[in-house]
Amino acid sequence: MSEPNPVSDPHSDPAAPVIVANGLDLTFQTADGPVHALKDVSLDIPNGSFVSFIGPSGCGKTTLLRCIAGLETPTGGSLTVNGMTADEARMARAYGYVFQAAGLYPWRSIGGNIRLPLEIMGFSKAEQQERVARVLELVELTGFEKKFPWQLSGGMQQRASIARALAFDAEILLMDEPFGALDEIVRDRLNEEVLRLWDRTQKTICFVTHSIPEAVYLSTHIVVMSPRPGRITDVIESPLPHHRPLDIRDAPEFIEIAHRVREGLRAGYEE
Ligand SMILES: Nc1ncnc2c1ncn2[C@@H]1O[C@H](COP(=O)(O)OP(=O)(O)OP(=O)(O)O)[C@@H](O)[C@H]1O
Repeated sequence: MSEPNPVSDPHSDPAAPVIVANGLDLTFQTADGPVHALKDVSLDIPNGSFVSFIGPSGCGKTTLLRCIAGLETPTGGSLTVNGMTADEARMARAYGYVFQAAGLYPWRSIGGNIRLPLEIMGFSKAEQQERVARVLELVELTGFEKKFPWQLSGGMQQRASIARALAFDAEILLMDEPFGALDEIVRDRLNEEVLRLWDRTQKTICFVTHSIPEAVYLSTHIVVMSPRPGRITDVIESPLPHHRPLDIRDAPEFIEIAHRVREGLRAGYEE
């Protein structure tokens, strides 16, 4: 029932999961009555893994990410992030959060947007500058620091938003369908970039998506969720190598995992 779904990663110490959920439940009280969003969600996410959450619209993926971020309070179960409560982890800035829309302030330059959390956290001017340069390089936007968001394409804005989330060097990156609004070619390129970024930074990434190929291409582990109330129907550990060219999507192992994800999604509907 609430046995944790072990998500172990050969590249990390499985004894030290960075996010641990046990029997998480969340019911929203709304004017139209209670909305049961999450049901008995148990999961161990080890350090350094890339975990995708996939499931039908409204199944609670964003809600689960927001629970991990300490932005929603579960109505049942327990959750720790870096050994702290999610609320403590939020206060300790244990994670960077990338939203569906880039959400950059239009009146601030790209550098200004990335600097904002650093200013709030009280970093020195020199440290701010060093960090802005480093994260711009990580997302391949060097040279765009003085541009304004409207001068960048949608894909570049989303990269700037990832840079902002990376600027304070939190160990965890929470990404809520960051590329959903982009065309397929741009999305492919950003998927490759995110994988490279993950490889270079060794961060733990939790990534929400609707796309089966995106989940399979990016992840070390794919968490399949059922329609609302969101439950976990399967956790798939990927046998794909760490380094993945885009054409790996034609490989039989890739197609096999995609098939298993599809089956998991179907099972969620039938239960
Ligand atoms: N603050 C809230 N108050 C009331 N109901 C909410 C709230 N936030 C989410 N919900 C409801 O909880 C359910 C899960 O929503 P959530 O946004 O987590 O789903 P999702 O899987 O991320 O959906 P999508 O893939 O469409 O983004 C939905 O029925 C939604 O309407």
